[in-house]
Amino acid sequence: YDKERFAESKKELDALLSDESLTNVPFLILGNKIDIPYAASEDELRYHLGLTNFTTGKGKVNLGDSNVRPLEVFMCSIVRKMGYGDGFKWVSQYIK
Ligand SMILES: Nc1nc2c(ncn2[C@@H]2O[C@H](COP(=O)(O)OP(=O)(O)OP(=O)(O)O)[C@@H](O)[C@H]2O)c(=O)[nH]1
Repeated sequence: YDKERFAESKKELDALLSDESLTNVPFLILGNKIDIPYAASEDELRYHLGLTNFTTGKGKVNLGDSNVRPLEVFMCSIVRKMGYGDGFKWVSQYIK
């Protein structure tokens, strides 16, 4: 919702993505507060975080030995208790 902080979020995310100690760690990005009117859409969030064409796919995606780090965006609202469950289910398939 706080679009003025997209740049700050991108900077933090980029730092994590380039951290060598996290190379093989799956990334679940939660776009929270979608209950607030005019909150960013998923496409808008992906665009501002530089993730367009960079995410690895929702659902069951077997990345096997591909050396591709699982990364996906899920929109959610903590206050409405929605969205994040799908995100955690998605990330759980990559936890050994
Ligand atoms: N409307 C709405 N408010 C939320 C949601 N999740 C958290 N908040 C509220 O956002 C405020 C900040 O929450 P924090 O848990 O402190 O999060 P933070 O990351 O430290 O701060 P922010 O970056 O401002 O979100 C609190 O008042 C929360 O109640 C949500 O899904 N919807």
